[in-house]
Amino acid sequence: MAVRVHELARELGVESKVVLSTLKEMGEYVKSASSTVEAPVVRRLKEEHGDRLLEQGAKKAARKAPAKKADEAPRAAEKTPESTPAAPPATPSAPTAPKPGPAPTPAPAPEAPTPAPEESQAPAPAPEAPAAAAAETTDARPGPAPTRTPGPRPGPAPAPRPGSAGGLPTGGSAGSGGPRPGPRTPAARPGNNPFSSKQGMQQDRAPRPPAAREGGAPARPGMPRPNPAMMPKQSSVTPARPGGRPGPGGRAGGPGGRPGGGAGRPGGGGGAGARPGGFSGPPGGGRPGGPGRNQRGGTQGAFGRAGGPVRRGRKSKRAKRQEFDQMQAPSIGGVRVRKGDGQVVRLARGASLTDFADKVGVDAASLVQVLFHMGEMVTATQSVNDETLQLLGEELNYDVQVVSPEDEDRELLESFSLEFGEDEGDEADLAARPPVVTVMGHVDHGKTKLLDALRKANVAAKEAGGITQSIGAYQVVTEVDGNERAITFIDTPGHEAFTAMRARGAQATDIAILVVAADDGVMPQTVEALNHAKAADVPVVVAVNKIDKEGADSTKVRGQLTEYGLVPEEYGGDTMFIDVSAKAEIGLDALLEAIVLTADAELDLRANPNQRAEGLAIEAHLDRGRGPVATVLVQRGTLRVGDSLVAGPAFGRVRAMLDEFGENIQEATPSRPALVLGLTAVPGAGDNFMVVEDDRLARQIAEKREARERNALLAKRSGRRTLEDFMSSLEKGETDELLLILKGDGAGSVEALEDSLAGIEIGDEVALRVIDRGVGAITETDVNLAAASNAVIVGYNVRPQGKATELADREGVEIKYYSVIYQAIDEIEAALKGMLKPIYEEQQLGTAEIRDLFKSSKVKGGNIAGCMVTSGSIRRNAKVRIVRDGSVVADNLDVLSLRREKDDASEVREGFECGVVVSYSDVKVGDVIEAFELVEKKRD
Ligand SMILES: Nc1nc2c(ncn2[C@@H]2O[C@H](COP(=O)(O)OP(=O)(O)OP(=O)(O)O)[C@@H](O)[C@H]2O)c(=O)[nH]1
Repeated sequence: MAVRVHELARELGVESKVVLSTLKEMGEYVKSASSTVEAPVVRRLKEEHGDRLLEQGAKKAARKAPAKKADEAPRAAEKTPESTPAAPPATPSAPTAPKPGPAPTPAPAPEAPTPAPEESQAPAPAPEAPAAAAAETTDARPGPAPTRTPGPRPGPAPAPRPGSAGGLPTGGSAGSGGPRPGPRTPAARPGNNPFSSKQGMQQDRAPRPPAAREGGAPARPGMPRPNPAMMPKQSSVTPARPGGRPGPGGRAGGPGGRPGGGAGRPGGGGGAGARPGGFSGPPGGGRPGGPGRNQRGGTQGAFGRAGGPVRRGRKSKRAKRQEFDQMQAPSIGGVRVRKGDGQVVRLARGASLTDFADKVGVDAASLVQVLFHMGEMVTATQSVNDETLQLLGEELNYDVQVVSPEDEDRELLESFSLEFGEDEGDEADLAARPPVVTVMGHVDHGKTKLLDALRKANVAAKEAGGITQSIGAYQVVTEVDGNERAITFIDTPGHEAFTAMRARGAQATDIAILVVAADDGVMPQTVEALNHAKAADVPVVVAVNKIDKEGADSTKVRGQLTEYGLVPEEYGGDTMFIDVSAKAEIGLDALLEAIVLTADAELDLRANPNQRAEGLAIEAHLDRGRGPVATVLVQRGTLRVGDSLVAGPAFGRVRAMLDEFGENIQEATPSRPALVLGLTAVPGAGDNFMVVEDDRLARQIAEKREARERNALLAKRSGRRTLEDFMSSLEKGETDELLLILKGDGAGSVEALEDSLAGIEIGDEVALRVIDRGVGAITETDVNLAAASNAVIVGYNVRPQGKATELADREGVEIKYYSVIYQAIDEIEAALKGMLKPIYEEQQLGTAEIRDLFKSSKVKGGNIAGCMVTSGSIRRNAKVRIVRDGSVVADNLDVLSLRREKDDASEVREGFECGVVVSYSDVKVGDVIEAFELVEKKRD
C-alpha cells in the first residue's frame, strides 16, 4: 500500500527530489527518498500533480530515452516477471501473454501501450515518441521493454490482456486499451470490456494494470507506467476494470489488488478474487461481493456493466474527489470512515448515530456499518447509549463526551440566558434558611415512626391545631435557646429517595438523620445510608431509636458507629448521637435541637429570598380533582402564587400553593415545601424548578426538556443489542417482545408498576419492553405510539382522554385498565406466557411390524405395508417413524392411509392387522412402525 518516494518518483519518471518537494508542498511529512508515502497521499499527489510530474518525467525521459531504452528495457523485463510481485499487473501480463496464443503477444505488449490509444487497432504504428516518453517509467515496467523488442506490433499488446487470465492488469486498461487489441486477440479479452474501444487511451492501458488506474497502483514500482498523457484518462477507463477494481481498496491493496485482479479479471466471475486484492487494506475488504459488485467497486460499476455499449465517461472531478476522500479515510471493518484526530465531540445523552455523524461530518450510514463491525446493531436514528457512543468515538479517534443531563440542562438554560443553582446578589442579600433533613436508616429501625412523631411534636402544628398532611415534606418549628427555629423534613424516608434525587443532580438535603434501633444495632442498610450521606458530604445526626425497648443498648450503637467514622461528641468526636423513642416520643426535642446545632456548627445555610424562586420538585402526582400537583422545596428566592414556573418537563403558572396543613399560602420562602397547583404535567422527583419571566419561556424550556428526556429514555431503554444477541435470537427463532406503554396516576405508581414488570421472569424467548411511560390520562398520542409500535397500553388508575378510546378501537390498540398493581402484573405475566411458543412433547402411541408389502397404483405413497400392531395403537393422524434393525431410517412421517381390512380406520389397536401407507416409500418387511403424537406441554 505505501510506497517509497523513490519508487513513486521512478514511476512518475521524475527525480525523487521532485516528488519530495511536491509532497512537502502538499503538506505531507516526508524526509527522504526512502520515506514511505501512504496510498491516499500517492493518489492525491497524482490527482493534483500527476500531470505536471508526468510531463516533467516525460521530458526527462525524452532526453535520456535513447540511451536508456536499450538497456533499461531488458532490465525491466526481468524484473517484472518475478521481482516485482508488487506489480502484479505487469506480472500477470507477462504470463498471460503467452496464453493469448498469438505469439507476438509477449513482445508486443509493451509496444501496444505506447502507441496512441486511437490506433490501438493498428498496433503496429507504435509511435516512438510515446515510447520514448514512457521510457523512463517503462524501465520499471518490465513488460513493455521486452515487448518492444520483439515486435513493433502493439497489437500483441492486447495479448497480454487477454491474459486476462492474469489479466487483471490488462483488465483495467484493457477495458479500453485492451479491447482494442482484442480484436486482434479476441481470445485475450475475456469479454470483460466488450466496449473497450471507445477510449483512446489504450496505449497505456494495455500495460497498465487496472489497479494502477485507480491510483492504488501507482505504488507499484515495477509497473509499466503508461505514458504521461495517459494518467488522467486512466481514471476514465476505470469502469472497464473488470474484477480488479481497486475501488477504495485499491489504494491499500496496490499489490494485493493486482494479484486478485489477475484472477478476477476475466469477466465478472473473477470478481471475488479481484476484490480482495483491491481491498487488501481493510480486513473486511475481502468481502466477496457478488461478482458484479466486485468488478466495479462501486455503483458506477454496476451501471457501467449493465449497459452493454456502455460509455465509460471520464470521472467527474467530483467523483474523483469523492473517491479520493474515500480512499483517504481509513477503513474499519471494511467501512471507510474518516477518522478524527482526537477532537472533542459533545453529544447529548441518547444521541443517535445521525447526531454523531452530523457533528463529525461523516455519513451516518457508515457509522452504522462501523458499529455493526464492532458487533452492535444500531440504526442511524436510534438513540444510542453512552457506552456505545464512547466506544465508537474511540474507534474513530474522537473524544466523545456524553453530556450529563445536568450539564445539558445547564446549557439549555444558558441558551435562554438563565442559570440555576446560584443565589443572586452578594452576601448581604443572603438570609438564613432552615436546614432540610432526610431520615435514613435500616429497615424497621423506625424512620417512618420517627417522622410521624416529629411531625406531631411540631410546635407550630400544635399552635395551629392543624393536622399535617403528607405532601412529601413538612416543616417543624422548635425552640432552641429561646429562638424559634424551623427544620424542613423530607417525608420520604430511606436513602433510596435521597440517592435517586442525587442521581438527578439534586441535593435537597442539608443534614441526614441516621436512625439506628438501639435493640438491633448497626445493620447493613445503616452502613449503606451512612455511606450515601458521606458521599453527598452531608453531616449526620444519629438518632438511636427504640430506647424504650428492652434490650436497647445505645452505647453499643455508639461504639459500632465509631468504627464507621461517626464518633459521638461525648467520645470527643463531632457527631451528635441522640437517644430517642419514636414510639414513646422520648428525646424528640433533643433531636430537633441537635439538628439545629449541627446545622449551625457545620453549615452555612443561607439563601437570597429576594429573587425568582428556584428549587426542587420532591414529589409529584396527578390528582384527580386538581390535576398535576407537585411538592416543591424552595431553595432560594420566594415562590408566589401567579409565578410562571417550569419544573423539569412540566410548566405552568402557580394557581395555588398549599402547605403541609393543607392551608393556602401565598408565598414560600427558602427551605419551605409547598404543594403547587397549576402545572400542565407532572414533574419527576428531583427535577429542578424555577420561576421564569413568563409562561412562554416556561413552555419553551419545558418542551426542550421533554424532548431531551424522551431521547434519553429511549437510549436507556433501547439497550444494546449486540450481534451475538441477534444471532442467538435468530438461532432460536424470532424473539417475541411484548411492548407496553404505561400510564398511571402518579410518577411513583408508574415506576412501581414498571419495576414490578421488570421483575417478571419468563425466560429468554419473550421479552417485555416498556417503550414509554407517563403520568396522566391515556391520550391519542399514546394510542398513536402504541399503534405504530404494536404495543399494548396499560392504564393504572387512569382513563383515556378525549378520543383516545375511539382511536384505539380504530387502530386496534389494546388498552388495559388496572387499579390494583398485582392484577396488572398477573395479567401481563400471563400474556407473556401466552406468547411463549408451545413446547411439544412426544407421546408414544404404539408400534406395528411390517409383515408384508403390497404394491398399489392407487396408493400415493407406493407401498402398502401390511402390519401387525404389536403394542398400543396406530392412529391415522399420528406421526410415525420407521425403525429398521434398531435404527431409525425415517422419522416424523405422516400416515397417509390406515386401513383395517378394507375400510379406512382412524385407529388400529394392538393385536390387529392393518394396512398402512406412510409418507416414505422405502419401507421393508421387518421394519417397525413407531407411532407417536406431539402433545403440547404445559409450561409452569
Ligand atoms: N418500641 C418501639 N418501637 C418502635 C419505635 N420506633 C418504631 N418502632 C416500631 O418499629 C417498627 C418499624 O417502624 P417503622 O417506622 O415502620 O420503621 P421504618 O424504618 O420506617 O421501616 P421501613 O419503612 O420498612 O424501612 C414499627 O412496628 C414501629 O412501631 C420505638 O421508638 N420504640
